[in-house]
Amino acid sequence: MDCSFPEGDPAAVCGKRQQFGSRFLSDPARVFHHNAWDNVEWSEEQAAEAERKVQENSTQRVCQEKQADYEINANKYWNNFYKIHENGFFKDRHWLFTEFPELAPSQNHLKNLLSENKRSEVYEYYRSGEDGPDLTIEEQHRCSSVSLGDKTQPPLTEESVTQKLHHLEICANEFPGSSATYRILEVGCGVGNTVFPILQTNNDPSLFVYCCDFSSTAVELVQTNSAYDPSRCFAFVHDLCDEDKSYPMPENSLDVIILIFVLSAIVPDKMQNAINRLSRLLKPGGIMLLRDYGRYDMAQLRFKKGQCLSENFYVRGDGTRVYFFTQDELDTLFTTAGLEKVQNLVDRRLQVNRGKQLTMYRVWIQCKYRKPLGSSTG
Ligand SMILES: C[S@@+](CC[C@H](N)C(=O)[O-])C[C@H]1O[C@@H](n2cnc3c(N)ncnc32)[C@H](O)[C@@H]1O
Repeated sequence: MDCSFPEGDPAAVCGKRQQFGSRFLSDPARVFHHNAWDNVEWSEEQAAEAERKVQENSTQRVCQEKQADYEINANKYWNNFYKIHENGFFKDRHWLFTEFPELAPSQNHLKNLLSENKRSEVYEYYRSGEDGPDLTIEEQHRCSSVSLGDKTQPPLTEESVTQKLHHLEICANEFPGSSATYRILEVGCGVGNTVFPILQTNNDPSLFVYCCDFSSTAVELVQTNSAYDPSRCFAFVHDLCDEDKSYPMPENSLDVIILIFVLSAIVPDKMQNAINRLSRLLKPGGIMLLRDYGRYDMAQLRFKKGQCLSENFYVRGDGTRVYFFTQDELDTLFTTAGLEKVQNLVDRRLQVNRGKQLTMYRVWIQCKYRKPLGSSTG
């Protein structure tokens, strides 16, 4: 059946929910008829204007002293972010399973049950105040939307995990989740907006989910959430740029690693090593999934002079940082780490605030890279 669909609800045409990229704006007069349009073509003028804005906002760089502070204290800036935004409301993230069915392989039928309305909710973005942390509200929620549960346990710090691991000297049978047969690690998990939907959706008894973040505030919010179940999940503090700290699982042990808007938060010259280390944790045949900011996304164009750290890397008003990728850059990062491309797509969306009659051009990149079956490390 031909599922191409010009401007309507793909669910209505094909009888099931489609992955992103199926609602096209062919008649500009209809722009405010929906919350978002997929695969928006940029005109040459629009692309040139985006390039001009980036050149302009990159001319003045943050001084070296401040740059060092943002790097050394990066986790503290994120801790502050989570202290301020911890009580955001929950955003439905079931799009995860449509885009990344690898997160719930035995539950793939679920995607057919989801309504198109959910899809609109996910991508309804609004700008925060000018003096705020230059994240859109949805982006803030992405980082802060899980409500607090009972606070009973202190967070597992990187030190405590490392100490335990030192004693265990991770071996095949002795690590958290060692008896599971399907293991997922989310890196830069924030307050669990991806982890909890995975645990709720994927009921496979052999599933174990690890999640880490270098913000102890975020990890504490995960661990104290009422949905946190230590028999199925292990949340720990970990800096993915810290080469001296081990992960709490052996190499070649993970089926899936997921990075959602986290690689962009680290300094570009540390990205390759971080991906190399993660790649070693994957089983042969395991897959790395990423969704992150693309070059010339609205958020990049909105930065003002004086917020640029290096090419395409910026600091927000709250001290958190963000990089804007091209598809090629991500391809190089993953293939250099020994992974093979399964998917590398750019998601150009036009989001619409119908109430305020505003249009927002978003650019995200989605990647899936697999560890070749024949390869193993460790
Ligand atoms: C934009 S938020 C995304 C959070 C989460 N992935 C989500 O989608 O809700 C970026 C996250 O990356 C974390 N992060 C940034 N740099 C990190 C690093 N070097 N190691 C581990 N986590 C990091 C931040 O603390 C923050 O939680």
